[in-house]
Amino acid sequence: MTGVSVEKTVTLKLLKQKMHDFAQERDWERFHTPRNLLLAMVGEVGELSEIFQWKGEVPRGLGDWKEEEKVHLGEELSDVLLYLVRLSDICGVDLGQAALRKLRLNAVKYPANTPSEQ
Ligand SMILES: Nc1ccn([C@H]2C[C@H](O)[C@@H](COP(=O)(O)OP(=O)(O)OP(=O)(O)O)O2)c(=O)n1
Repeated sequence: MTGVSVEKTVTLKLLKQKMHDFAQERDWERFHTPRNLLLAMVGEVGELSEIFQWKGEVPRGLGDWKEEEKVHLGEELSDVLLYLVRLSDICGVDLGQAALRKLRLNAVKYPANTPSEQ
């Protein structure tokens, strides 16, 4: 079921299953091709960027944002995540394992005891 029920624990596996079900229930699997999903995700990244556009730097935690602005931000972040999860699934990539592997590679490339270049 892909409805609005509140899940106690949210995992990549759960999101993957819900996106699969969402597409299947609407016969939209034929639209969920790798290229279409990539373009849809980039479009959502654009919508996410619009939220921050022209604001200048914003404080961590967004303390001075209205609640509705934070809700909107959550929606656009979710759209990006959901398309990313679906794209990974359609491409046969285990996103969770790939991300853990990348974190390990990052740690080797940027050891914690060396000064950051940032
Ligand atoms: N073919 C589609 C269309 C939508 N979605 C899902 C994934 C996204 O989470 C959300 C995107 O829906 P919209 O394209 O309606 O985009 P927005 O929700 O951002 O609406 P709008 O662009 O009007 O702000 O719906 C999907 O899986 N497959």
